[in-house]
Parts: sequence; structure tokens; C-alpha cells
Amino acid sequence: MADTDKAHLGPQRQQGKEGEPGGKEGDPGPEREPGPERAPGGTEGEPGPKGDPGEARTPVPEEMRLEFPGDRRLEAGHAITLRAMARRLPQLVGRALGMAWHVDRNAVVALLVCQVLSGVLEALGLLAMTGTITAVIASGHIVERLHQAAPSLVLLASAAGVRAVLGIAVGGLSTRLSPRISREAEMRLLDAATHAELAAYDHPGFNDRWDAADRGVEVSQDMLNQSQNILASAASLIAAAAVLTSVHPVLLPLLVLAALPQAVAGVKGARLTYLASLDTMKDRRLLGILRWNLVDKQHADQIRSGTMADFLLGRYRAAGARVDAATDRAAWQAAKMSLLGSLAGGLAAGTVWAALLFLIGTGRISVASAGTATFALRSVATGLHGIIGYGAIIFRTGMYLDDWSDFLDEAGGHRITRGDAVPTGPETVRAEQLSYTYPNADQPALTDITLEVRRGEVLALVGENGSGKTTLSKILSALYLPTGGTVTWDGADIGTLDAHAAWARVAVVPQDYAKWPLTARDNITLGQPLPGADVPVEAAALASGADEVVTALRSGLDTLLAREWWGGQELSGGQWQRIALARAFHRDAGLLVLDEPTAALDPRAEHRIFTGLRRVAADHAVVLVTHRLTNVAVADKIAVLDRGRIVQYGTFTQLRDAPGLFHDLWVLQNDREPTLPAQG
Ligand SMILES: Nc1ncnc2c1ncn2[C@@H]1O[C@H](COP(=O)(O)OP(=O)(O)OP(=O)(O)O)[C@@H](O)[C@H]1O
Repeated sequence: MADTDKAHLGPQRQQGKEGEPGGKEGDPGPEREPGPERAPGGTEGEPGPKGDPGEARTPVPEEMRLEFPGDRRLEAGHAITLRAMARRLPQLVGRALGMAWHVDRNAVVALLVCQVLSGVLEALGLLAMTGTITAVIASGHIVERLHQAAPSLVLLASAAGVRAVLGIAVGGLSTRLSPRISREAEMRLLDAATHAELAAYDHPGFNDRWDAADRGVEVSQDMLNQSQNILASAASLIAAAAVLTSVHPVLLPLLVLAALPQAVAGVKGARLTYLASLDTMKDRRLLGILRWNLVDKQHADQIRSGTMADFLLGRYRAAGARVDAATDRAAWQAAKMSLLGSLAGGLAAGTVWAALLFLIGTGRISVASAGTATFALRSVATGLHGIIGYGAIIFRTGMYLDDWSDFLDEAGGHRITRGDAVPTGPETVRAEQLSYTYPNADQPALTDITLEVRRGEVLALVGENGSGKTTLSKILSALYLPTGGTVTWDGADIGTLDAHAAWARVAVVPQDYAKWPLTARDNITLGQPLPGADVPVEAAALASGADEVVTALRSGLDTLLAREWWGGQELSGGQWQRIALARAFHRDAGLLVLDEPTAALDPRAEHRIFTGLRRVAADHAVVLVTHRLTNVAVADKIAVLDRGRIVQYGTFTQLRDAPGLFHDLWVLQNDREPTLPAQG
């Protein structure tokens, strides 16, 4: 069986948070945050091209480094503009609040109230500024002037104090909401992934989309902070703009114009960062996979015995260097952009200040109003800067979240869209001229397969490596749908069946069975106990030989099977295989698929399985995949596969005694005369 799932979602997600892919490391990183004093509680934080089979190919060494689909990169590059950002900002803030609303609506209401209050208080504070300045610069005795300024000063101080408290409340509410939003986003993503067709994993694009969506989960918790920073900036901007306009109407439009260059630079910076993140996605995934393989217990012995650590670390270093180089390039370009923006912004700001001086000089505004305008100008500038800066960040976050929601909409492009018929049985599984070609494969893995297995029968699939046995067993059990021909269960095409209901009727022991870090009982029942409590579990364990394993466990069925986990116990390879068999025998299924079910078993345990198989077959249609030809004597029918086609079909004795592939393999397997040392 070709193990295509080594780089699957599991390990990647596990490293996601601290390492890679999609982790923090190597991330081009968020842009520097604008206006830290502004926001209460703000935190940031194909396979190769399918060549023409007729063409001669130049062999290219295939590194674990793939190219990102160009169209998506282009799309993203074009999408990030100032206008697009202005259009999307309210939508993104709405989305963040919507997600938060779903998680905890009371907290969202409280958050919004705090923001509005904070804006109102800022406006009051600025207005109080005029009273204070007027009183302080008036003529008269200092005590009298201070007395006159007292109400404004009290208002100013109270507004600042209450705003500080509101800031703390907003911080607390965000801390409460953010992780919950992230978990909700992750739950939805995991749910979508488990509702994708199994074949999705064979499409290279699926992993890309998963990575991008996974990134969306990571940033989802930042979205609320970014939104509320924008809201805070907007609230104080509106308050200060109102005050500024009351001082003189020309000041506000001038200031908005002055902020434009920095807005453009901010958006361009966000675009560069996002594109760099897309460019490095494959290498970041590679880092994650390498990291996982370097520390995973399953490979720890082979890394040592194969002295592979230096080689793998070298690969890690090279991929990391590529990520760093791309990140540096983006950072350097963004810095240049930012410098230009700041220069232009500085010139524009100078114009605003000159206008203010002009207004004072020509007596159009009083000195007290000019004082207020100075503070309001600063507030408006910080507010604008906040909206632009956080806008650019949330815009980028929004792009990751788009990837996330796209994945949810279509389960990564592979949502299961089969029928809704609920199967019983199946009593008869039949393949008719079945063919199957893996995505992006040049050759079909199966061609023109016609066979049948009924309840009470054992059908064996034999053939050399890569002949298509595992693929066929996956199609018969409705895990894959054929790309040609049909597979029917009791006459119903498997494409018309409800997928989950169909899988509930199948018990599979795959070559690489899962070793769940659960108790022995849960490892057998898979969390789906049958009526009768432990009685069916014990019966399944007895049939598979797992009874001996369970008896030897410290707490029997209650023992946790995973030594890395606190209190767990570890099993040997063969002991695990007995548990995997018990799992299949326990299932209330009509079709039983056994793919090399005894590869790890000792002769006694193997004998027990095969002598018991006829009993098991009484209630099941059994498909048995094995290379041990003595074991297929138990089968009613044997299909011999060669390069995806059935080349022989018959009973054990018919095939063994007739010339053909089965006979050849049989002879080779039994050609084991011990070579005696030469007599000297
Ligand atoms: N996920 C996949 N994507 C692309 N090709 C695949 C995939 N899985 C298997 N194949 C190809 O399909 C063919 C049949 O593979 P399959 O695993 O069904 O063979 P098998 O007879 O079970 O082999 P083995 O005896 O080694 O387990 C092989 O050529 C293999 O390379």
C-alpha cells in the first residue's frame, strides 16, 4: 500500500501552534502595531506537472518543496488595495464581532458599550480642555484662575480615569473571548475536514487549503483584538474629529489628506507580508513535518539507528533559511514602503500644523481653541493611524480567515456529496468493470475489475506490491468512489449511499492501524459501545486473541494504552494488532476488510485468527488482503491482481495447481529449503 498520508493533517496540526506549519516560527510576522496607547486592552500578536507521457522527461530531484498555485498568489496580490481595504474593513469587524457573538453575546455587548463610552469620554475630555486652557490663560490671580478651571479639570481627570477602567474591562473581555473564538474556529475546521472525502488527501491542493485554513484558525483570536482596536481608534477619532471640526472646519479634511500616504504604505506592507506568507507556506509545512519526525517517538529509534539526525537537521536548516530569506525580503520592502509613507506623511503633517498656525495668526481661532485643536489633532492623527495600521493587519487576518471559511464551505473542495440512502447489510458487495485512477496519477491503479463477495464468504485479494489490492479494498468498503464502473451494495450504487451510514456498516483492519491513546476498551469500541456493556468487547477480544493482552494489563479494559501519557501502558506491535482485530470484530458491520491482518502476529495468534475466520464470515462478507498465500486457503474465492487488473480468479486449489501468477508466487513463497553448511 502506498502510504500517502504521512504528511497528513494530524502531525501538521499538532505542531501548528508552537512550531510549524502555519505556526509562529518563520512567520513573516505581523506588522508593527500602530498607536500602542490608543487601544484599551489591545494585543497582537502536484506532484510535478503531468507531463505528456509521450515526451521524454528530464529527471528532476524531487525535494519536499512544492510551488504554491500561482493563480491564488496572483489573486491575493491584486486583492490587497486601499480601496478594497476600505470596503472590507466594516465587513471584517462585523465578522469578528459575529464570531464573538456566537461564542458569548453578553461579553460582546459589554465590549461595545465600553468602546462607545470610551469615545464619548474622550470627546468630553477634549471639550474640557478648552475650558481648562481658557481659564489658565485668562487674566487674574492664579488661585482664581485655578478655581475657574477646576470643573474642567475634574471632568478631564474623571474622563481619563473612567477611560482607564473601561480599558481594563475591554482587556478582560477580550482575554475571555479570544481563546474561545479560536477554539470555535478550530472545531469548525476539524468538523469540515472530517466531512471531506478520503480521496481529498490524495489531492495536493487539499493540503494547501488545509494549511491556509489552519492559519486562519491561528489568527482568528487576533481578529477580535484587531477589531476592537479599530473600534477604539474609530471611537476616539470620531470624538476628536467632532471637536476639531467645531474649532475650524478646514482642519479635519486637511488631516485626513495628511494621513493618506501612510495608509497607502500600510496597505502595501500588509500585501507584501501576506504574499511572503503564501510563498513560504510549503517550506513552513516542511519545517513542521521535519520537526514532527525529528521528535516523534515512532521514529526516534530509526533516527538514532540510522544516524539520520544531522541529515534531517540539515534539511530543517535549509528550509528555515528559505523562509528567513523570503521573510527578510518582505520585511525590507515593507520597511522601504513604510519609510516613504512616513516621509510623505511628515510633510503632510507639517502642512496641517502650518495651517493651524495660520489660523491662529490671522485671528480665525482663539489661542484656547488652538490648544484644544492641538490635542484633538493628536487624537485624530492617532485614531487615523490606528485605523490604517490595524486595518492593514486585520485585512491580512481577513485573508487568512477567508481561507478558513472557504475550507468550511466546501470541506477543502472535497465535501462529501453522496446520496442519502441508508444501507443495511451489505449482503452482497459487487464491483462491475470498476476502474480507479488516483488524482494526478498517470496510470489507473485499477482497471476493469468485476467481482463479488457475499455475506458468509471470504474473498481474498492477492498480488505483488502495488498491484492494487488495498485500493480495491478501500473502494469495496465505500471509502473511495470508483472513477469508472460501479460498486454496489445489495444493488445500490455506493455513490447513492449516505457515506457515514455506509462506513458504519464496514469494519476495517488496515495495514497501518491506529494506536489510539485511549483505554483498551475505547480502543476496541472506538467510543461506540454495543448493548451488553463489556460482553461484546470481551467476545471480540477472545476472537482476536486480544483477551490475553487485556488480561495482562494492569487495569484490564480500563488501562490507558499509551506510555507517553500519564499512567499509560505500551503494547508490542503484535499486541496492538490483536487490539485492532478486536476493534473490527466488535463492530456491528456487514463487510469486514482485513488488510494484512496478521503481519505482526506470532504463529499461534495467526493460526487462531485464520481458524476462526470462517466463524466470523458467517455474519460478514469478508475481504482479505494478504501476501501469505497459505492463509488464503481459507477463502472461498481468490482474485489475483497484476498491475491493477484481475489476472486470475478461482479457488485456492484451482489457482495453486494451475500455471499462472498465483502458482509462481506460491512456489517462490515455499522455496525455503535451509542451506546446510558444506561438509568439509
Ligand atoms: N494515495 C495514492 N495516490 C496515488 N497513487 C497511489 C496512492 N495509493 C496507492 N497508489 C498507487 O496505486 C497502486 C496500487 O497501490 P495499492 O496500495 O492499492 O497496492 P497494493 O497491492 O495494496 O500494494 P502492497 O502489496 O504493497 O500493499 C500503486 O501503483 C500505488 O503507487
